Amino acid sequence: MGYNVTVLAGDGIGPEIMAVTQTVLTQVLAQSEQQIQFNAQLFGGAAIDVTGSPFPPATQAAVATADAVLLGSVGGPKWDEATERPEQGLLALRKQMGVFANVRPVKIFSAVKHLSPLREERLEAVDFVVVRELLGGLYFGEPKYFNEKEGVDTLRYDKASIERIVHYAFKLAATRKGELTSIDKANVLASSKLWRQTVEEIAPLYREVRVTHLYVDAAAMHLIQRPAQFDVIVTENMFGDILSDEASVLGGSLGLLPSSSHAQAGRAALYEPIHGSAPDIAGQDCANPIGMLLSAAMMLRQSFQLEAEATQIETAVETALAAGFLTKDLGGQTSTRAFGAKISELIERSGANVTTNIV
Ligand SMILES: NC(=O)C1=CN([C@@H]2O[C@H](COP(=O)(O)OP(=O)(O)OC[C@H]3O[C@@H](n4cnc5c(N)ncnc54)[C@H](O)[C@@H]3O)[C@@H](O)[C@H]2O)C=CC1
Ligand SMILES: CC(C)CC(=O)C(=O)O
Ligand SMILES: [Mg+2]
Repeated sequence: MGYNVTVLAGDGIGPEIMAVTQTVLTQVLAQSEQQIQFNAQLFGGAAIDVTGSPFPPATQAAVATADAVLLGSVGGPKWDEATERPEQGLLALRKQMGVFANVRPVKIFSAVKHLSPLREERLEAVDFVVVRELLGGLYFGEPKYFNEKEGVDTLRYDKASIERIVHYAFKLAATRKGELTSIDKANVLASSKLWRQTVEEIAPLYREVRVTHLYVDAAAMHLIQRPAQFDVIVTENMFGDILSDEASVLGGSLGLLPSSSHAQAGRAALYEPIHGSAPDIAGQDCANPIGMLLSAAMMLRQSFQLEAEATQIETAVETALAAGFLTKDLGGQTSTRAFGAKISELIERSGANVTTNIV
């Protein structure tokens, strides 16, 4: 038995960072005498190549019975003209799982903060979370088509979808510094007007949380100019996608950031790094596996309540960075596999220490 995790390695660097992460997960859980079962399934371009679909029925069935889903990344130039692209499979996966709340924590690792394009004093105390609505907006709206004359996307949000993500964000802010920033484009977009109005209606239910509204264009500037002043950001699907990639630059690399995506209580969650399949570096054993490793740590903590095991992975990542083990994106030469081996070595040692202390 044990924890049943559906593994979707996907495309590009996905399989490389997933391999490292599965080794580390197996090791951490073996140390604490827990069992984890990986159910690897075809997904994305890799699934198109074999079955013609990015999210084939066997993968759908495995996801439906999983305790949690761990995803690498999908997409790549090979499938850019496919009838159904790998990215469509990702949207279908999120929809099937009902994961409406994508949580993207942004923290700065002190060992690499000199790599940030920002001055170090601006990074002091940066610690915020982007809560991105994941099942609505332009990525899902119908009609959606393009032909020789026009391309059409539809930006639609119903009130219930806004309410559930806004409640999620308020609850999270109440457990943190109590600052919620809602980001929209209510000066232009109808869906944003409803968004802002809904936030205002819900705010009185959470008196301990202070709410600020920002337009998305200005927010893009404030994220760089005063990142330390954010606590929880709540925003719609596409704004959250763009702003979180922007925010990753604060810490030095897109490869560092993890995420978790949540449905209603009781349903399985999805864990994936925020980056894509990085075709430009795929197959070179140089991708940064940290976003993937930290996503796995989030899975241990949030889906399986394995706090100590999650912390073990997070601590090992910090220790490895501090010891100078840096992948290419961070200016170093450590390979993906060598970084994974270092994490395993550190976990082996920390496990031995725990045992010694108990004895
Ligand atoms: N969740 C997912 O599976 C996502 C998939 N994509 C797909 O990925 C493909 C590539 O998209 P891009 O726009 O290039 O975005 P990307 O996030 O894959 O890469 C952007 C840049 O960041 C670098 N990078 C990303 N992750 C890295 C890591 N772990 N270590 C080191 N460097 C890293 C890449 O080398 C590249 O220079 C596209 O097909 C896109 O649709 C994009 C975003 C999310
Ligand atoms: C590939 C897209 C469907 C989404 C995306 O970029 C993301 O979720 O970060
Ligand atoms: Mg993205």
